[in-house]
Amino acid sequence: MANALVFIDNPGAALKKSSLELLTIARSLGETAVAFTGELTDDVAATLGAYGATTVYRPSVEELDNYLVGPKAAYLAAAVAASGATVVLLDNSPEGKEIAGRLGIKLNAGVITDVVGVEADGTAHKSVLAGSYNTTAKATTPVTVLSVKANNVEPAPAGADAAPATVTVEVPAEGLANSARIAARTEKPVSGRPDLSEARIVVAGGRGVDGDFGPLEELADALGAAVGASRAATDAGWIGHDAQVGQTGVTVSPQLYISAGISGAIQQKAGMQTSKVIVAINKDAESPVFEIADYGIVGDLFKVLPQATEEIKKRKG
Ligand SMILES: Cc1cc2nc3c(=O)[nH]c(=O)nc-3n(C[C@H](O)[C@H](O)[C@H](O)COP(=O)(O)OP(=O)(O)OC[C@H]3O[C@@H](n4cnc5c(N)ncnc54)[C@H](O)[C@@H]3O)c2cc1C
Repeated sequence: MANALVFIDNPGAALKKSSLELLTIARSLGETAVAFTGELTDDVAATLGAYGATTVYRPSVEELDNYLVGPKAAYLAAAVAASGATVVLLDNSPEGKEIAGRLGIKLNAGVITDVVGVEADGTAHKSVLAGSYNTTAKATTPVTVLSVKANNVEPAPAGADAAPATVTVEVPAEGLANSARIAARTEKPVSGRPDLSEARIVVAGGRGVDGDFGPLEELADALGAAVGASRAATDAGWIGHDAQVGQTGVTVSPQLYISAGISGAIQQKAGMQTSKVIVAINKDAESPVFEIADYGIVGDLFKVLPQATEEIKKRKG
């Protein structure tokens, strides 16, 4: 019987770093199983084994990943029953959180979102009020559902290489009834930069970039970082909406968040305040962004960022 069940939704050819983090947390809770959707390649199965998964549950319905959240929650509920798991771990993405909520209703389970740490007994540390506070929470229900923010643990393999057993789980027919399906997908052009929600370093720009993300992109590439933005910048059409960080955008929790030309509104803070180190560059010394910054630079981003990029390139040789 598994203690922890990790939901991994159609990872493609390789597992995402956030999935490896969930597996690392799951192992600290006890025996680990995975509820998987999509094609399970040999490489992915081997990685799941290397990270300590003993069993991989797969849905009876092909292409479950082509459905939206409802059928996935139904499948996950069936996988919890099959595995006997007491803790379910999901990504803290909007989809992950919605599945977590639906699963909580199905299982009458306590759901804790925005988790930034999990103790061995399932106690969760959760960031609340737009990331202003970290609280401790523990569900009192037999099953606990946790959606966990990325970049809060270092992924570590288990040091085992046993291949996990695979078990097919029947997806309840009612879970698929009247469910919308994804009819087509268009691949996003590859930027060569890390995924925003998973990146260890994020360089984000706001209205202050005045339409020119060039200096931010150069710094991001020197650091191997992702590029994010405030809503003012995405609404202006200077960068895609998928780059928006904040309450109505992506939640990030990188080791380093560099904020340039962003004033630090509460809705922006909601998406980045759990970053480990925040560096703010703003030409207004009174800008509220400096209240949450670990390091602040009062200056023009068009002067500061190129200097930083040049210095980093010099040091990297
Ligand atoms: C329901 C709702 C949801 C929202 N969701 C989000 C969200 O998810 N994410 C989000 O970001 N916002 C969100 N917003 C909008 C939010 O309230 C702010 O309006 C927005 O974050 C402001 O973006 P900004 O900091 O880039 O712009 P501004 O507040 O205009 O700040 C621009 C900053 O750039 C500085 N600056 C200008 N030129 C330079 C320069 N050359 N060098 C250095 N600094 C410079 C200025 O001093 C200023 O501080 C939401 C709002 C609402 C009502």
